[in-house]
Amino acid sequence: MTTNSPNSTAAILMEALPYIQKYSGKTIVVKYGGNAMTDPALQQSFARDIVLLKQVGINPVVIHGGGPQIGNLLKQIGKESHFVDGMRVTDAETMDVVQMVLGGLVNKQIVNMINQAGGRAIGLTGKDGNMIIAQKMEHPDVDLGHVGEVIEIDASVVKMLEEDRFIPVIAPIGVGRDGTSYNINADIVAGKMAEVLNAERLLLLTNTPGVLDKQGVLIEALSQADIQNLIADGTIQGGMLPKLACATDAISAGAKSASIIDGRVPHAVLLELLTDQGVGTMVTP
Ligand SMILES: Nc1ncnc2c1ncn2[C@@H]1O[C@H](COP(=O)(O)OP(=O)(O)O)[C@@H](O)[C@H]1O
Ligand SMILES: CC(=O)N[C@@H](CCC(=O)OP(=O)(O)O)C(=O)O
Repeated sequence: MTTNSPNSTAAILMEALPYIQKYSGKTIVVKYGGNAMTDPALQQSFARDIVLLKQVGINPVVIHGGGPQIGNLLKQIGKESHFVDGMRVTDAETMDVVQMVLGGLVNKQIVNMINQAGGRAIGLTGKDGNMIIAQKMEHPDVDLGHVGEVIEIDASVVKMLEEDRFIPVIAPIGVGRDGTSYNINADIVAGKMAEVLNAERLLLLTNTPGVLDKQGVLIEALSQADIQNLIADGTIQGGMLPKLACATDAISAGAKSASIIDGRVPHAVLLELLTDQGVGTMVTP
């Protein structure tokens, strides 16, 4: 990409000034999905975008996934992944792998990428500082094992870091009041974190252009009522379910919007946040 291309950082910045003023000092929660982080060049452009936001006075908080990366390691040890309603059924051995992959490998890869791009990232899981308190997620038909749902988030450590020029990078692992480890879908953690931090925007980066209709055409804007209909008629399934559940919850809790955006587009975060050009689906009340 040259500096003259329409999506270059310089070109985006020209259009960005009013948005920079609008979001200055505000928190933006960015969920970086495991499917969106497979290409090294895109990883670099993501890291640069996050650093640039921080440099212009906006506070990004990164919540990351890593579903495909967990699946790969499970496969290597001969375990099949099994999902129910977008949640990975998590037995004790799978929970260990989830902690290794999310809390270790993926978290530190993202921290390293952001730091290489000139930022100061700090990687945490929800266990650090008792940040994400969780309980077992019950399902009417299946025992989901260590799959957790969020009871409470104590975001004091995140606030402390963002006030001190750091970029928090959080793996979606929670802890029960009795010390049990929980595997929580990263979209759900991002939604709750956006609520607790009173974030100005919630961006969910994934590997589709956004929410697609039955013909595969991008739906640019979705209301709460549209979502219920699209779930009922089977248009929205699998990994898209927790994204829309979290978008809906964040909006019910007062967020103005939540956006599901195409992480395969270079500089997707800057384009969505700092230009008039949307790169996905915006969910509104
Ligand atoms: N209506 C829909 N529009 C777009 N994607 C959908 C839809 N319904 C289900 N999906 C699926 O949701 C996936 C995104 O969720 P997921 O795989 O969990 O991504 P991530 O790792 O980014 O969280 C898409 O790749 C697609 O297979
Ligand atoms: C309970 C549950 O499903 N947890 C997820 C956590 C990672 C995640 O959410 O990763 P993506 O955002 O890349 O899908 C999992 O085990 O895959």
